[in-house]
Amino acid sequence: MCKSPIHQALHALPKCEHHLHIEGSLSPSLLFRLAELNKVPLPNPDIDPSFASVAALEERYLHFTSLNDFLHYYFIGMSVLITAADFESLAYEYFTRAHADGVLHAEIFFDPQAHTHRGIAYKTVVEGLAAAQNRAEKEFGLTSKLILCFLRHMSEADADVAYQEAVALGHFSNGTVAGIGLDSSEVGFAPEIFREVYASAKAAGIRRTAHAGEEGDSTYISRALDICHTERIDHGIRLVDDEALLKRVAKDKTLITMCPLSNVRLRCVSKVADLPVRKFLDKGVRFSINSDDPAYFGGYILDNYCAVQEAFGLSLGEWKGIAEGAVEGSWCDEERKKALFSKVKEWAEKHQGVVA
Ligand code: HPA
Ligand SMILES: [Zn+2]
Repeated sequence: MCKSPIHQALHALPKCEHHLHIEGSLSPSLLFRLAELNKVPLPNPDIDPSFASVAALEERYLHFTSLNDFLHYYFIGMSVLITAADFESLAYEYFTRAHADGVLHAEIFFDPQAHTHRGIAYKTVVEGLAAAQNRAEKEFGLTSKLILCFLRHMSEADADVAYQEAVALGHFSNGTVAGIGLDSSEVGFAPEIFREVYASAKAAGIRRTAHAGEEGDSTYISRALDICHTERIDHGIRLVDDEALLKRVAKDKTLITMCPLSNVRLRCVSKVADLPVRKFLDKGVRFSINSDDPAYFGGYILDNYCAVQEAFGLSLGEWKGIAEGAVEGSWCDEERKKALFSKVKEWAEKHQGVVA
């Protein structure tokens, strides 16, 4: 992959990443290292042989059967993260890799409830992530935002505890956390369960997104938009099943944050070519391409861009449009957006003629 001129151009394309779970960037090797360092017991390999070695775990990650099958490993994996330094190392590793893949701006999810419920303070998590964000901006010029995700398999009251903690620390008002999201098991956990916390966030001018239409049907998308008033939809691939909703999302320029390799690994589609990339382009749906949980799904953001190119053979103009849509749908300020737009323009001028 990534040998042809278009693939080289994709490497250089200025990227914004909007759908990245920082806990999903924990590689099996770092997982085992931190488990040893922090003396966190992993499952007994006699019971689950995936935990016999780094290689065995990597192998297991090739065979997820569903979102829930993946989440089982995802929650075990993050149990090795204990100190602020662990969260800093994790996020700094991600930013370093993202920078190498051409990411200029990243908006990353974190799951506070998954940490506070095992005795790790919310403040510890955010302290580590913020330290990595500062380093990435200083060293790479990579700007970033945090999105606090609620676990939908837990109650609304529990989500509210996490939300109120961030509010009490002034994390939304001082910009430490830019917005809220909703992740974990989708089917059976409707967006409207969280309507009140989303309403509070809306009233306070806090940005809002939610996973919807990944494994769940298109009504998860309409309910996230109508009841939780989300400004974005994460995954959103089931939008193709409701033509009227698709038209509305296109008209409203709602950003869909697609994750191609994730959708294949979690068997939401059988191959990248089955994703609605061509349909979204033709119908004017704004979308970005992202890595979701790169350590679990076999690829970082550039791998996802290349997989889309392999499957759809997009033109330079189409990639420019995708990159501009990604900037437009970002939650950074206008000045940063202006700088990102001009980087995309420079990229298109430089690669004109190199590729169609
Ligand atoms: O793809 C995902 N879907 C839902 N929850 C998640 N948590 C991490 N990744 C995901
Ligand atoms: Zn996700």
